[in-house]
This record gives sequence, C-alpha cells and structure tokens, in this order.
Amino acid sequence: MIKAENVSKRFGRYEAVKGVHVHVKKGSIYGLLGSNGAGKTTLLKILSGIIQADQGVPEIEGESIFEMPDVKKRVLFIPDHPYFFHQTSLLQMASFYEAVYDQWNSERFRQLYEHFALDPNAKLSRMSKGMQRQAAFILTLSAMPDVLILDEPFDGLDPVVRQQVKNLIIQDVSSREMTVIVSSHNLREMEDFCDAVGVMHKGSVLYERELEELKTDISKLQVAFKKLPDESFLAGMDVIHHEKRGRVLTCIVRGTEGDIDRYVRSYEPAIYDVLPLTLEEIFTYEMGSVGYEIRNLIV
Ligand SMILES: Nc1ncnc2c1ncn2[C@@H]1O[C@H](COP(=O)(O)OP(=O)(O)OP(=O)(O)O)[C@@H](O)[C@H]1O
Repeated sequence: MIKAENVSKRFGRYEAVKGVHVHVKKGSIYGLLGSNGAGKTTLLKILSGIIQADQGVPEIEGESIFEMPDVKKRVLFIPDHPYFFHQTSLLQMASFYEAVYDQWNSERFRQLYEHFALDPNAKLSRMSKGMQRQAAFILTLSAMPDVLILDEPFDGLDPVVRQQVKNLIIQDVSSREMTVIVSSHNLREMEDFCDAVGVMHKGSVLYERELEELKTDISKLQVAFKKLPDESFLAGMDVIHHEKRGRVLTCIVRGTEGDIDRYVRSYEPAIYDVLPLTLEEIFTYEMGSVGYEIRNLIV
C-alpha cells in the first residue's frame, strides 16, 4: 500500500537518505528502527509528503503524496514534537482539523478527550508534554486517517496512557485497515506492536522483514564439545557474532533452524541449545554486522 523506491534526500552536501526502498502492507504496523541520525525522521517526513525527496516518489495506494492535498488528507503525521497553533485550545485545534480533514469524526473526538480527561478549553501550550502528546493523538485519531505516521510517538506518555494509545491504534488497524509507520528506539515495545520492521543505518534501509520471519531467521546457539572443533565449525555457518567462555561457545547465527540443527549435530556436541533472540538483540547484532560496534552483549 505504501511504496517508496530508490528514495534519496540531501541536506546540502550531506546525504541523509540514500536510495532507500520501503514497502508497507495496508492494514499493518511497520516499525522503522535505526541508529541515531540514521535518517528515520527524514524518511518519515518524505513519506508524509512534508518534504520532497531529491529522487524517488513515495506512493500511497499508487498515488504520489507530495503536494497532493487529496492524498495528504488521508495521511497524518505526529512528529517527535507535536505542533499546535499559538495560544489554541484542543477545541480550537479540532475546528481546524474538522475544516481540513474530510474524514473528521466529531463524536470520536468527544469520546477521546473525555476518555483521556483533557479539558478541551484549556490552552495546549499550558499542558504538560505528555498531555500535549495525548492531545496530538486525540486530534489525529479523530481525523480517521488511512495512514498514520508516527515519529517516536510514545515518549512522555505514562505506561497506562501508552497502552491505551497503542490499543486505540491497534483497534483502528484491525477494524478499518489503517496503516501505521512508527519510528522508535524502544525495541521491546516495537516487538509487541509491529507486524514488520525496517532497519536504517547511515541513510540506508539495511533490511525490511516481517517480524516473525526475522525472528526465525536468526538464532542464538549455545554449544559445548568434549573437544572443541577447529575453526571450520564456525566457518561452516553464517555467524554474526560469537564468544567462547570456558568450554561453552555462544554464537549468533543467521539461517533456518533445521539447517543449523543438522550442521551443529554433525559435530556431535556434548551440549546444544537454541535460544530465542529478542528484537533488541537481533537489532544489535545486525547493526554489529554492518560495523556498528558491539561488545560483550552475550549474557
Ligand atoms: N533540515 C536539515 N538540515 C540539515 N541536516 C539535516 C536536516 N534534517 C536532518 N538532517 C541530518 O540528517 C541526518 C538524519 O537525521 P534524522 O533526523 O532523519 O535521523 P533519525 O534517524 O531520525 O535520528 P534520531 O534517531 O537520532 O532521531 C542527521 O545527520 C541530521 O543531522
């Protein structure tokens, strides 16, 4: 549903986004992960039609978004610092949203501000950071977007509100196939929230995968041998990282479980365990394999 092929963006001589390809299925939640300064915010702004790419045209259901008001009305973006007009209240912002967004739902707006117990007449600038973020979600979700693009959206929300906001988003995804792209450094949270992830580093998308597929394609092995085999043992697998502690060898390996299992067992290990990896571990090791330094992460 959302497709960006070979998208690039320069700021002066610095190339913040370098020929990236992004594919997001309709009605899914796509997590954009990456190192600091990787280009996530820049890419999200391109996908939202806020800035124009130098190369490549992102499409939403086959239509370009940049300077296309009819497409833009269906795509809402919450930046890492939500923006409201000077000296406005939630109610005044709602009037603006209602005038701009055709799919605005006043009943939902009322339900949401009552649910979050925000005073609709209070000045938004006097609200706390977390309350302002709640206000941004109330306005955005009341506009009933087909595509919701979120940059570090849950920062500053308390754990209860965080879960409530995520539930609201999940409801819209399942009930009316809203599509979500969300950037975050909180991989624990993304693991439970996303269907697929794309990982950015230094302006490039290193890979994008369904979360389940990603998790079955990389494993942590713990093996011990009566006599440690020579280096051909490690050379025969796609090892991203390994560590030896005493007789126990711990390896992070790419590949399918069946192939790895057959291979390791052919060396007749005394102990052999395959442990699941969290998204955080996968991210860290994959980043390590492209030169982002990791040290002693295996525990
Ligand atoms: N308007 C701009 N002018 C010049 N350089 C910019 C501009 N916006 C972003 N950059 C640069 O582009 C690079 C990518 O920035 P971006 O904000 O997209 O990264 P990010 O992945 O969102 O980072 P973080 O995770 O730290 O928020 C950075 O080096 C940043 O300094």
